[in-house]
Amino acid sequence: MSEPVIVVHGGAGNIPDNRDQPKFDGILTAIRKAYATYQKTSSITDACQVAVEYMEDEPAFNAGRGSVLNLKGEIEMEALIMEGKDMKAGSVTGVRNIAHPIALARKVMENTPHVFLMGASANEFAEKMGFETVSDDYLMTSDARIGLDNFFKSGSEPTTTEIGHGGVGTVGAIGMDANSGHMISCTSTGGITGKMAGRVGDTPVPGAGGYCDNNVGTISTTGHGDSIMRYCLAQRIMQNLENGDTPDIAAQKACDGMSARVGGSAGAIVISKSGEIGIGFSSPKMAWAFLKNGIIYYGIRKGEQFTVKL
Ligand SMILES: NC(=O)C[C@H](N)C(=O)O
Repeated sequence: MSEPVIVVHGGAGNIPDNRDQPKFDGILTAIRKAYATYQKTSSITDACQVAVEYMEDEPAFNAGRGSVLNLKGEIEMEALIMEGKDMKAGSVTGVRNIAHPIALARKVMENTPHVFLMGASANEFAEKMGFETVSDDYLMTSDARIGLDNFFKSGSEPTTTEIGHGGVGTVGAIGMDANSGHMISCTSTGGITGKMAGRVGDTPVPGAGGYCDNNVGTISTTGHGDSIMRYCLAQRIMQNLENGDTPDIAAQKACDGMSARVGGSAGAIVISKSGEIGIGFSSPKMAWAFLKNGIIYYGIRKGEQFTVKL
């Protein structure tokens, strides 16, 4: 059995230095959990879902528990899953009071004829699918509350806060089953601090927050969602791959192109159909990690890379 390719990110933006270690701890554990799941189930989809669910549980990330707050001080979460064989996708937006939006997105992909469910109807569907309700108190961390307070104090516009105050980021996991070439993309977020209630970001939108096609590659993005959507960031990266760029160049070129053309900053993780990995970001930082031949490679700043044994 060949080893799977698994890459995760823990968000792009102006991440304060004191958040580096919690992010490293989170992404390394996410990779380990994904690998253990793959060994048990041989499913790259299960593996990436488990990685994202773990980060949704971790308050160091802006997804599930730890999600940032909107202008009304509420949590509205979003997620996208897409698989590369038949290019099926499942998305949710504006969901509340569940622990794992990525699991709900998968239910949309596998148990409905649709791609995208929103708000109260998405929550109704979650209930039907047997999801447990979690309280606002469980999801809402003190960092998220402080983030919104700081947002109001500084009079920021959501467009200039990038990933929002509090320095926590969206999460993503992409993977490739090296035996079958099958690929998956999973992304989950609370959005950006101080977003309007009802604001939909890039994360649940195929072609913006993620994309997956076994014939080309798999992608998960993070960063300023309103910019990412306008630029169709994931789709741009796909185009670059199709035009022959390596995944690293495909990702970096598209993130830089977005920042230059529409503003904002972003990051992306990429696996090409040949199993090559790409990491790119136009933000000051993005937490990323991948697994190769029993070694985990990880980093958060440009040009920086650490390694640790699986
Ligand atoms: N941290 C993030 O990646 C935020 C997300 N892309 C959004 O704008 O909703």
